[in-house]
Amino acid sequence: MRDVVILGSTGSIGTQALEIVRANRDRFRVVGITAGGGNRELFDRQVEEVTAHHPGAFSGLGAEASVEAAQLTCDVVLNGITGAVGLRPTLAALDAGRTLALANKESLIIGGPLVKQRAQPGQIVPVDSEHSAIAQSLRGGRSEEVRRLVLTASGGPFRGRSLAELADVTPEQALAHPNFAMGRVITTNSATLVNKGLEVIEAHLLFDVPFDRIDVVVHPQQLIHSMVEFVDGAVVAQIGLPTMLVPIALGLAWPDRVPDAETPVDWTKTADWRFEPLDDVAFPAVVLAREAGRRGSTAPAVYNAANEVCVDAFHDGRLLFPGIVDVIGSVLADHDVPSDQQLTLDDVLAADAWAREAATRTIGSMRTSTQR
Ligand SMILES: NC(=O)C1=CN([C@@H]2O[C@H](COP(=O)(O)OP(=O)(O)OC[C@H]3O[C@@H](n4cnc5c(N)ncnc54)[C@H](OP(=O)(O)O)[C@@H]3O)[C@@H](O)[C@H]2O)C=CC1
Ligand SMILES: CC(=O)[C@@H](O)[C@H](O)COP(=O)(O)O
Ligand SMILES: [Mn+2]
Repeated sequence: MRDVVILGSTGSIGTQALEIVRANRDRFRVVGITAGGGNRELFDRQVEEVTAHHPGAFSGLGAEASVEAAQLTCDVVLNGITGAVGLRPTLAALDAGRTLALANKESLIIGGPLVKQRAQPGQIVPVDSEHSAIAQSLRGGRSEEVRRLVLTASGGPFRGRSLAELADVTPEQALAHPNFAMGRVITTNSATLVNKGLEVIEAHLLFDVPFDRIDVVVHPQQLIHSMVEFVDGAVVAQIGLPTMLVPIALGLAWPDRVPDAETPVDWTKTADWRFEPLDDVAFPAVVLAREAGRRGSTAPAVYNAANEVCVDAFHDGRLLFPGIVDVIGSVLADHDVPSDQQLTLDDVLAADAWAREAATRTIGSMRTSTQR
């Protein structure tokens, strides 16, 4: 039996984690849940269910409650919070010595060395589907045998469009992900390819592979979740239906697999799997993320914070879709990163706050932003 804490229990990741627990009560017991308070009705129902199975279970709303929950005595903390607000709960779970099943990629990306220094080998289990796929493909291998990591990308709902054709796309269109039902921020990030940019930085931090050996290939079906190319030319890929059930179940049970977590691909059916290169002109977010990742220090926190502000502005009708990555680029260009900085939590939080202000100012000064 594994005792599990779920941060962000009302979200896409959190509700799927609870589904996995429901189907495997002999394996998992929930000892704590937290959420943001945006969906009180669902959270109250979850609290009722969780306490019915474990009367002492912790529940709470907001970042402070999540920091507290991350330190509960348990086997694994699943961080399914969205955004930079997940950083302190991530650090709290690591400092408390808990295994961290990490969906909240933002905390690793913005914390960078801060998070890595605090994590023991194997303490972070990636839940992001691409990184779970890479972790699975690497099992049993040696790091010196790895030549490249290949992240797959759906290409989002606007795959194939030119930059000019992206100018007037709507939030509703941006939220129509081709394969996954996810929260608003990550779904918008999939449409801009910011999600893939963040994932390149995430892969660099998780697997210690340099940026020039991390590739991205567009694979619209998302049946291959990512791949590892080895020095002899062999490529190992993880394949499965495009759902999060396997990555979440593995995150909760690692290193064990949960039987029947998902239906396997049906190999008796005819299918075409497509692969395309990224279009860096229409979707410059990955190139920009590589730059931020290479600059390191606070640059990834600035990339992420500017993006979070832009996503809200796009959904509020204050920013056009291509403006999201334009603003991230302009805020990053104005950010001074001391080269040999010993990164502290205060540095990251200050850079995050600075980038939010800078992005808000930039959006306010863009005349085109109000023209939709
Ligand atoms: N969904 C997916 O398939 C995938 C998601 N991820 C990553 O997982 C994370 C979660 O994504 P997703 O589940 O889609 O997002 P959702 O928006 O669906 O859920 C976010 C969760 O975080 C909670 N939350 C928000 N603010 C706070 C806060 N201040 N304190 C505590 N909890 C808070 C929300 O609570 P409430 O809404 O009740 O306020 C909700 O439970 C993201 O980092 C995303 O990038 C990665 C791969 C796949
Ligand atoms: C399920 C998952 O891990 C998401 O990050 C998903 O991969 C989004 O896919 P794209 O960003 O490639 O559209
Ligand atoms: Mn992903």
